[in-house]
Amino acid sequence: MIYLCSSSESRALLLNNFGIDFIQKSVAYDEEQITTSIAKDFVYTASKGKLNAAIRAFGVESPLLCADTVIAASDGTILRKPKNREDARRILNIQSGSTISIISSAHYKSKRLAFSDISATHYHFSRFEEEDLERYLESGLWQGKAGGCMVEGFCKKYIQSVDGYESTAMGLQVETLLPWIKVKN
Ligand SMILES: Nc1nc2c(ncn2[C@H]2C[C@H](O)[C@@H](COP(=O)(O)OP(=O)(O)OP(=O)(O)O)O2)c(=O)[nH]1
Repeated sequence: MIYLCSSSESRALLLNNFGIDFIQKSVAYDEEQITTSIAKDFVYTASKGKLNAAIRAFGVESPLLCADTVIAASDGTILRKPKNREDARRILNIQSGSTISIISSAHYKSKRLAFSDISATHYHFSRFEEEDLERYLESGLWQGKAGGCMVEGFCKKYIQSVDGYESTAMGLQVETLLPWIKVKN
């Protein structure tokens, strides 16, 4: 039984959808200490930091799985979880009518195995309709999501092109992790 060391509902949903048994535990890691402005470096550093915190908290008797996800806007700007509705409107308008990359870094550690992966899914969105965006902001579903983005929800109808797994965009590249998670310890 693996420990999903994450408070993410999206990651729990993904593991459930793939039929993976897990126990969900959250770990304390302050992403504000990360100084890089490179999205791939940010997610790697954050997920590695979460793994180190999980090892300190739980040991490796049970396999540990940690992850981090951010959006890289078309100019490379890192888009994280919105602070409030106004921030969500600002961040989502950056993504409207543009190409973004949703990058997820995952670390898996058991007694005998250690596996890390950084994956990205690239989307081109048409422009978000203003009324639709306001309804989405009203719903609050953007909360707790990198870039306020919901590729399986609000953003779905605006996807003009996609390259990569939807799971990666939702926070955990399960297809890549599956072979490792299935290996006994
Ligand atoms: N359902 C859904 N969730 C998304 C999407 N894009 C990003 N997310 C979620 C996955 C993560 O829960 C969150 C990114 O924030 P973090 O990587 O910092 O994880 P979070 O703070 O949720 O949990 P953790 O730090 O692991 O305890 O955004 C999406 O398109 N759909």
